[in-house]
Amino acid sequence: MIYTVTMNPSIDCFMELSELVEGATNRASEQRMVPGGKGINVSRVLHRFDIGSILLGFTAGFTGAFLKEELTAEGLQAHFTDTPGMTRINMKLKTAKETEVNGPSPEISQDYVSELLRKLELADKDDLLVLSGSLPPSLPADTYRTIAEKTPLKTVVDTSGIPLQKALSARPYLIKPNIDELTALYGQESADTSGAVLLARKAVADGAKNVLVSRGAESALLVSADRVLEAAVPSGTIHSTVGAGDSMVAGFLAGLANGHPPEEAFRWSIAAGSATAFSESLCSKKLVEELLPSVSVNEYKEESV
Ligand SMILES: Nc1ncnc2c1ncn2[C@@H]1O[C@H](COP(=O)(O)OP(=O)(O)OP(=O)(O)O)[C@@H](O)[C@H]1O
Ligand SMILES: O=P(O)(O)OC[C@@]1(O)O[C@H](CO)[C@@H](O)[C@@H]1O
Repeated sequence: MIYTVTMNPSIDCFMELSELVEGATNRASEQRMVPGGKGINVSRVLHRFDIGSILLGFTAGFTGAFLKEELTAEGLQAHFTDTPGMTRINMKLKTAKETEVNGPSPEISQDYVSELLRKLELADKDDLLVLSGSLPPSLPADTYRTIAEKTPLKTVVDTSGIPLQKALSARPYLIKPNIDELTALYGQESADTSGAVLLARKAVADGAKNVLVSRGAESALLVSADRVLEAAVPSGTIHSTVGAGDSMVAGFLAGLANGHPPEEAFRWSIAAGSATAFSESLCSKKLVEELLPSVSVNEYKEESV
């Protein structure tokens, strides 16, 4: 079983408008509200691949109730813990560009993390744990590390900044930084492909078993102690990149769950990320399957590192 943890979920409110004028009343032509938060997106994509997961994390208020209702109606196992406050609303504004305004998290006390750990005691040692998204600011920055260390489960961590840096020492099976998150982790402004490989290798040296680096339309890398793989990303028309990174995590896990080796799971990951970027919402299995043949993975040339 796969457990996804979304400590700071959201309702994602997508609005389309011709332009966004600061300081004016802007009117949207389209509006759509969907469950959001990185772990939730991973579970929703896994479900499209017919892979079950248990969704953990914290929900609050009527927005939290909406989230649980929607996810349950979709056939997902939403086992969230209710907390005081209100699950946030994240605005996703689509003009010619994508602008996001993510709401603040409710205050979550340490007691709720203890309750989450109790729920994880029911997991089997062969289960997989996905810890995704921002941490509520009321929790310590090492919360993911603490959770990863307290469970015997293979762990995937998809977060950024200090929570990511701290999680490395818990030796996660996989981390999935985008290029900005990876460079920020090591205090750099930017990195080209060889720079990204160097930084991903540092993350491996610091504890990650596999580092899946997304670089938007440019390429993606899968770096582990013994090899570096590079994949070209399919080209297509972008509708919304919200959840593209989460779809990569889900695609990778779906590939593994279907018995494929990591290099093939990497292809699934790119196909799922791009399928989401080319869709209005999260990817369909059909589009992922259509894109798969166009994703090629190669060993990264060592001499150019
Ligand atoms: N312009 C693009 N063309 C094709 N695929 C894309 C494009 N942008 C993103 N993708 C797909 O989405 C994946 C994730 O993209 P990105 O590097 O932006 O990750 P991210 O920042 O984690 O995403 P998110 O927006 O979910 O936070 C890429 O590896 C690729 O498969
Ligand atoms: O604020 P966080 O936790 O970093 O990111 C939350 C979020 O932007 O990430 C998902 C896409 O990856 C969205 O569904 C959600 O709104």
